[in-house]
Amino acid sequence: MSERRKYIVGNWKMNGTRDDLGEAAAIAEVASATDTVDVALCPPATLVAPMADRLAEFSIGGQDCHHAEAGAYTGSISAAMLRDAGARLVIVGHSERREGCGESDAIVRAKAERALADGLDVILCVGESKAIRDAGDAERHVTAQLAASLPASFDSARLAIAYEPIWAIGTGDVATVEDVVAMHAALRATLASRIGDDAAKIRLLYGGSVNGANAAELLAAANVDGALVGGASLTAVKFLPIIEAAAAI
Ligand SMILES: O=C(CO)COP(=O)(O)O
Repeated sequence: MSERRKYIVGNWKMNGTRDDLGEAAAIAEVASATDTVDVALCPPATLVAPMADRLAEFSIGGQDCHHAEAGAYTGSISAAMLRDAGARLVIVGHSERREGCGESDAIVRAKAERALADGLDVILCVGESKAIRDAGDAERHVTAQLAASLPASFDSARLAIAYEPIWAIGTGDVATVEDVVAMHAALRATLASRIGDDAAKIRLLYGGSVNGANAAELLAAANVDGALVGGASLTAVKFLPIIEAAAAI
């Protein structure tokens, strides 16, 4: 049995207003009763403080932060601000930011380093496009992305990696268990080449169309230590079966 606790994280993306705090409360209640699984929610930045105020024991994260400590960056949010609002973690390098906002590996790495320095745990996302997978280049691409995005130094207990194939995000087209296992093994090997035995401590999450029906099979697979869930994390009814699947393993 792995020493890595399962980690189930919801990414609400650009969804949610204060009317949805009740959903978060219902999720947090089940999470607090599930002592074998770590659960977190990453709401939009506007909800971090109200959620953290209402759910003091629950783990809340940001979806992105700026790589600078502070300054003239209109519209951006710093890691320290997220922490001040009550966040304990932050997602960096999501493909919707790499692709949609032009974030390079170097920027993602700088964000991860800033977040760790300012007291936030980090979920670092990597993943390939459909064209790269179809070209047979997925493992090379994703492991290179990881190597170039990893912070220069880090505490392995404070970093998780999320493998999110872009073509599986929001499409219902979940990756096969075989493909996820192969990619996670490659990611683990990349981590080991950087940090040696400590690589075994880092949790590797899968993301991309995870739901209550497919979670159990994915979460039971080798090196799949959790899930980063988008659409199915927006309501307690959809998210709780994923937490329960993790708890049942
Ligand atoms: O991008 C994701 C989580 O960060 C996955 O989104 P979906 O679960 O909606 O496919």
